[in-house]
Amino acid sequence: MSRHTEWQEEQQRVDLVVQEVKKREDELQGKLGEVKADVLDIRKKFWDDVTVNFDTADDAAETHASIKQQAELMSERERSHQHDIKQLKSLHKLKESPYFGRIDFLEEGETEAESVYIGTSSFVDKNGVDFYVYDWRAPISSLYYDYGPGPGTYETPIGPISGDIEIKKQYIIRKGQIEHMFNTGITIGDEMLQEVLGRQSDSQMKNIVATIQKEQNQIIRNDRGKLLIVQGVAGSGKTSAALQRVAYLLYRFRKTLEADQVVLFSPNPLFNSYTSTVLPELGEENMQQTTFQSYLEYRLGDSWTLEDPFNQMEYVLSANADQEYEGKIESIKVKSSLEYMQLMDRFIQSLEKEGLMFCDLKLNGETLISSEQIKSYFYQVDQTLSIPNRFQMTVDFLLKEVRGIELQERDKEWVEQEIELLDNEVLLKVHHKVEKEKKKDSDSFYEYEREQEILRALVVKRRFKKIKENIKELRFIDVPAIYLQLLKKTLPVELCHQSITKMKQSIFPYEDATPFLYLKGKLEGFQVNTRIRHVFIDEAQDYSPFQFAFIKNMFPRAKLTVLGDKNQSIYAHSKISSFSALESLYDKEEIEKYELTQSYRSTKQIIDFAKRIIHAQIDPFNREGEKPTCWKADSYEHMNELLIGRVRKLKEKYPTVAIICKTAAESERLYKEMKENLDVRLIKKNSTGYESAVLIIPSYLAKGVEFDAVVVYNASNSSYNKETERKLLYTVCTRAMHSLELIYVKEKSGLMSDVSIETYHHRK
Ligand SMILES: Nc1ncnc2c1ncn2[C@@H]1O[C@H](COP(=O)(O)OP(=O)(O)OP(=O)(O)O)[C@@H](O)[C@H]1O
Repeated sequence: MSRHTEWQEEQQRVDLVVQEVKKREDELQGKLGEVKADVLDIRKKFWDDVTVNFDTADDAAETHASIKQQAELMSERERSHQHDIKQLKSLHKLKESPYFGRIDFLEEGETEAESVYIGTSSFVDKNGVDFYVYDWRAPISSLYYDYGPGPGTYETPIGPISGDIEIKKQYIIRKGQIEHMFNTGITIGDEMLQEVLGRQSDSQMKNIVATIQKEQNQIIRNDRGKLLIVQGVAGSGKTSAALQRVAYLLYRFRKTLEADQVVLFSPNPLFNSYTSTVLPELGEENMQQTTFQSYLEYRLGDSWTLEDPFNQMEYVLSANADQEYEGKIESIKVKSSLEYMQLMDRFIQSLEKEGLMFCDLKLNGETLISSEQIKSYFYQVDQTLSIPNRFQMTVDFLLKEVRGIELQERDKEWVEQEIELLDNEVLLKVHHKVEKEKKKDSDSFYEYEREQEILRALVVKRRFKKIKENIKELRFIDVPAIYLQLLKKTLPVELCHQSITKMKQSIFPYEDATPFLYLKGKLEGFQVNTRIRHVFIDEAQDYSPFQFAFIKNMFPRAKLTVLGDKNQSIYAHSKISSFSALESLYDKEEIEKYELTQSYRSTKQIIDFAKRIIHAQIDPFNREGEKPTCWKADSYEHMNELLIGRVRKLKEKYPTVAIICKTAAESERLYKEMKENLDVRLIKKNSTGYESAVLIIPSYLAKGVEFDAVVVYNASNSSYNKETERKLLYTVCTRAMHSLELIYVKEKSGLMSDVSIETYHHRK
């Protein structure tokens, strides 16, 4: 068949599908109007169709049933309305671009191949038999991602199906017109990828369903195991795989899994907004997305200020190697390890016999029950019971004691004074109550005394409410004091004095927050979340073993998907291999591991340069660009002049240019100096978005995101000189998609000494 005829035939099919989609859209639009009217009607007439009668218990039960039935009817209609809206949105998308791929598959035992067209959602004929389009997540669609023409097998719930792929094609369809069409092999078209990756960056991440690569597809569709670990080089599509995997799981388990049962821990708010459009674009609701820091803050509650990891990072990157600095780094490392968790476990075990600390229970500044009394009760409870169980028994004991004291308090003078201050409304209510009682039993009490009795009880009860709440919420346990005790007993003084000083000011050092919550959970019982079924951790190399173990504990029913790059670990505990520690928390057969070595983000030239900083094996995708450029300046002022010139040039070509500084302090300084000369935006730790512009951004906030052009500012030896900063330098260089430049004063960072001169241009 000539190319022209083939093209015509394919376009005819697109036209046919688009026509059918339009018809379906019209039908649905009509139905939507009816359902909406229905819902409004039910709302309006809700009470007309309900019989309300509370005269007898039977009547009340009937009324209740009738209201329930009406409410169910309404929510069923509303659900159906939401479903139709969702479907309509999918149809809108299909109308523009109904599919992106096709395979002709001859199943074993059949005589004729089926043409399977693959798009972002399924589109079936009215009888539900013939698929115009298959959802990219349907079992048969995996053939498209896993095989080139030739034999192929796909998994179905009833077992594997094998056959032969006769044709594999890709399309780029826009506004219902085929713009490109290629026959392709196993790699989903170099041509198509070239097209997609060559595009300019966007402040919102895009889905990759049309060009998912085989190794990424394995990650997306893997539903075995409890722990899935992906180690992938910079730009290898880890975040992309994670997001398409969420979409896949929501489709595959649509009867049992909802979007809010999936949590993604991401590195910062900027990243959250960068990735927030991918799932809606695929017709799915967003999962819950948070940062580990927000999660810790939520768990710690309002009485503490959590030092944020960015401040910690800022300190680590800016401080000089004095004694304080060494102590802090060592303390972070120690508290990150699983060994520390084991040490804590031993300490907690010792608390079964002695060492727990409690707070006095006080009222009006006076001690009602002293910490010593609580302690002696706790330690005389059966020691074979667990600590949380013994606390529950202590709660019962304390509540009983407090009730006794409450009775005695009623005769105290302060109660009388407080009665005087009560609102008239309260007094009146009590008065009416007593009147009512009097009617029933007229001789049995004096009215005034009865009123006083009730008021006294009321006032005391109000005062004791908080104490009882505190008891029930276990606030009589002095967990911060126990934690400080733990630090003092387990660490040398130089490793714990900074934490002790800060905690006394109600500030939680970041490295202490997880161990503290672990201790609290072990003592009081963990408030685990059993609703969550999937936890995703992106940029997982930044998590400590301790944090992993904590997350595993908090989400006991969840499967964990962990994605990271050991070469991008920039935090102080990074020497410890978090992934192997994480693996030690699971049985071998529960773990699935993948490695991605192909990088898609940056041009070949950028990867050839960046990989030499960390001496790693990375396979760049074959997309050509300019070699990176290293600019040498004679002075700080000269560097800034150079920067202005370079950024103006880059801006002519690229919508988004990022100037990446090492720290937030440097970014701020530079921003002040630049804003008169350049139209720049400063990205801070709380920034949640950016438009295409020139951005100034600190290194650690650029994690996970990408820009058309990157200028690494002050890549001088005076700035990036510690061995621990090698990975940071690599990370910032790999944020660039099309262009990378580095500017330094006098001497460039020694961390680049192994980067061969052939891989970059040197300019002054
Ligand atoms: N199969 C693919 N098809 C098209 N684009 C892809 C594919 N895989 C990755 N990309 C693109 O490559 C870039 C990097 O992807 P992503 O951010 O997911 O990588 P990453 O491994 O999380 O990177 P990093 O660790 O450096 O943050 C993105 O622009 C993404 O759209």
